[in-house]
Amino acid sequence: MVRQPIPVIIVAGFLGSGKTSLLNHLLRNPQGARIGVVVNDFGKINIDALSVAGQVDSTVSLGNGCLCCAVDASGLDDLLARLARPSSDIDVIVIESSGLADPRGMVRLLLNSTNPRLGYGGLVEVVDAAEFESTRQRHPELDQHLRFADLVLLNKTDRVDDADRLLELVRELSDGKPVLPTTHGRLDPALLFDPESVRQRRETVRQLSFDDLLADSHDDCDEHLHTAYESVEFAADRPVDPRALMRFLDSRPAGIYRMKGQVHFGVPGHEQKFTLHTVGDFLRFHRSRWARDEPRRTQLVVIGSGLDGDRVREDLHACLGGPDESDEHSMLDVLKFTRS
Ligand SMILES: Nc1nc2c(ncn2[C@@H]2O[C@H](COP(=O)(O)OP(=O)(O)OP(=O)(O)O)[C@@H](O)[C@H]2O)c(=O)[nH]1
Repeated sequence: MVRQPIPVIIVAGFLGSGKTSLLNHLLRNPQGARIGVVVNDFGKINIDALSVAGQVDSTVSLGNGCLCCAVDASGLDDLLARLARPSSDIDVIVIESSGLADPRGMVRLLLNSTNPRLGYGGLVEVVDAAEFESTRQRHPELDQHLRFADLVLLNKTDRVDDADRLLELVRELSDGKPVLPTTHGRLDPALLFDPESVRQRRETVRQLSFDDLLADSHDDCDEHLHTAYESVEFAADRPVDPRALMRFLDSRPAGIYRMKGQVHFGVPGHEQKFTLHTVGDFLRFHRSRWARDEPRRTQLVVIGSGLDGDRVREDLHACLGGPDESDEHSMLDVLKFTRS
């Protein structure tokens, strides 16, 4: 089976906004995934029994199968390459970008990476609800950071009385990006990576591990988290018109954070399965063979916050019908975003 690239997620946000809290939350709730966390400074991460502080370019194995690395920016490229080696057996990598840095440099580094084992997993911007308005006045570039992000977390909502108003404001500034209210960075990990595919890949029968017990003992990943975002499913047997789908993907409805699934275009010469993966504006198809008995059909999951589910389904439905037969180049735009 072809291994999908390891998603690399960048967590950015102003000083003290809650980035480390989010990382600690993910490490406590890895959902069976081995997470590689890259930070500038170990001292910030709650490495349960270990007390390692301020090391650079070193790695610590955590009890739950996760790995934690401290690195300075210049070593990032090498470190990611090391983490992506099959022997490290990592499912997802999360990088905490330093509070003052412009995260676009890191995004560029990832998008330009030629390492086929690494994939772009999204830029998550953490915003401190209590400090947002005063920080914004001192650092107007914060507004821009919101627009670059793929997902915005309005964190520390427990510290404000007007969370709804702030949510509205941040949504407006974020230009259609999904914005989720959180406390202590408690985000459902399923929004960042796909626990189901990790599980399928890892094993079928497993004894209860320390990780399971730990996850059970924390109530911070329970069902109420799932109410914070929606997912819309779409399935169809008729082939999809590639140009129509690309138009949809070019101007995705507001609130979409991720899309994943398989697409059946059925265009002569391109009958293979196209697996779609989007995070924010990032878009990629992987082409592979259909299994012998696998039905040729399109199945997509669209995930986000503030989505209009009916509209998403209608828009996708409008993409069905196959391409115009006189259009020889109907797959051109899809192929630009395809890796075999
Ligand atoms: N009340 C409240 N406190 C929070 C919340 N999230 C984080 N904190 C606290 O805010 C402080 C800063 O949180 P961190 O997670 O360390 O923030 P950070 O963005 O990693 O900070 P830097 O790395 O210094 O930029 C800590 O004392 C957290 O416990 C929240 O949702 N509510």
